[in-house]
Amino acid sequence: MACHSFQSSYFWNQIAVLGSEMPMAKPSFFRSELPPIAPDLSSERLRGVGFSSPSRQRNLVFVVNPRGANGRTGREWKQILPYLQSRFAKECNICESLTSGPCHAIDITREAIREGADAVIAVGGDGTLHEVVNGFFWAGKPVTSNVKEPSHSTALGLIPLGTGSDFARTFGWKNDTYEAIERISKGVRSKIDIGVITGETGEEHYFINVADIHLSAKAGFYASRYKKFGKLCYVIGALQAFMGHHNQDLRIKVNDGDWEKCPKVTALCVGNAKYFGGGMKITPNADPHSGNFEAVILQNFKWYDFILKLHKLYNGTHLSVKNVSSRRVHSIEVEDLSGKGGIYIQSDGEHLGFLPRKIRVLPAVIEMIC
Ligand SMILES: Nc1ncnc2c1ncn2[C@@H]1O[C@H](COP(=O)(O)OP(=O)(O)OP(=O)(O)O)[C@@H](O)[C@H]1O
Repeated sequence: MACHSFQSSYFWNQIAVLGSEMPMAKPSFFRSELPPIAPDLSSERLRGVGFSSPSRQRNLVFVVNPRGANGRTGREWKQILPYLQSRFAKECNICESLTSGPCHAIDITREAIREGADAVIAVGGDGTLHEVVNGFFWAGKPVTSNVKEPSHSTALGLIPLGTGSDFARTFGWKNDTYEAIERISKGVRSKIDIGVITGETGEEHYFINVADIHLSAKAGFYASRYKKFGKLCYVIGALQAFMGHHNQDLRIKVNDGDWEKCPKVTALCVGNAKYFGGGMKITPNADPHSGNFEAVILQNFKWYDFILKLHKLYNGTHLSVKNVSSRRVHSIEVEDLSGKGGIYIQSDGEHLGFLPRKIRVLPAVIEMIC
């Protein structure tokens, strides 16, 4: 590790270095006294956090959204920081970087990967995780380290501390910081799939959880205004979204096959993982290790259908409901046949300003600390 490069870069001057008395004067970032915790090699898909040498300490960068969960993330982070410092002091060099606003986490992540971080850990909700995931890519390619050997790869980690924290639910993780710190300490890596959305002009946008179109995306857009009400924001957002809503005729092309007409679409949801909207199990068969998405299409729903079937959306039994279909896809293209526009799209709960031309899976492209 070329420590001077950490210290001279814009990035490393922006972040706080933990567990170091004179961080800017000396490469104490990566001081090691104990060997790292042994990796778990119990599964072919899994391997321990990548140490190039058994004596080298891991460099962990925590990207914290202090405004997540209406400010609770920042407060909890301050409380766990002393524990985190003592828990990792001997085996890891830990850095924290607080985001200053939307999209900052993307830049922090890119810079951390380029500077050779072993793991970038999102601390916050799905929005923060989404930005960190987007920071793993640049100009259509995975970001790589400028200072490490080509085989080096930076792992993605998560301390879920958001309002919905929906991605974490697929793995059975709760908003439990101590549990998350133990997971990161064990450092078991698992390759996971990522979704990529291509817009009309060829721009690419990545997601890790669920990308969805029309009513659910509009609901998410409104929900973001009501985060102070906690998970209830998603129900309020959905009810508000039904005002002025029209089911829309779309056409879709699945797995590069033929175009199919999809009349009166209420929502089209493409799941890399299972949950969105604060715990709705919208794509119950999705698995981020499968190399495929689950695409669930809701058609011709009225507002009262949503109320009557809400419990089924939460427990994932909605696939047997009339006008709900599900299929396994590795790519899906969507076109609005109405030509009226006004169709919302979100990815990982973040509003996206364009209708995607294509959504496709990138299999096993990121190693996640699971
Ligand atoms: N310093 C900041 N000030 C204001 N907004 C920020 C800041 N840092 C990040 N953000 C934005 O906050 C948004 C929401 O963050 P996050 O997802 O962590 O929390 P949440 O919305 O409460 O959780 P969830 O998405 O799981 O419901 C993100 O879209 C991100 O762009």
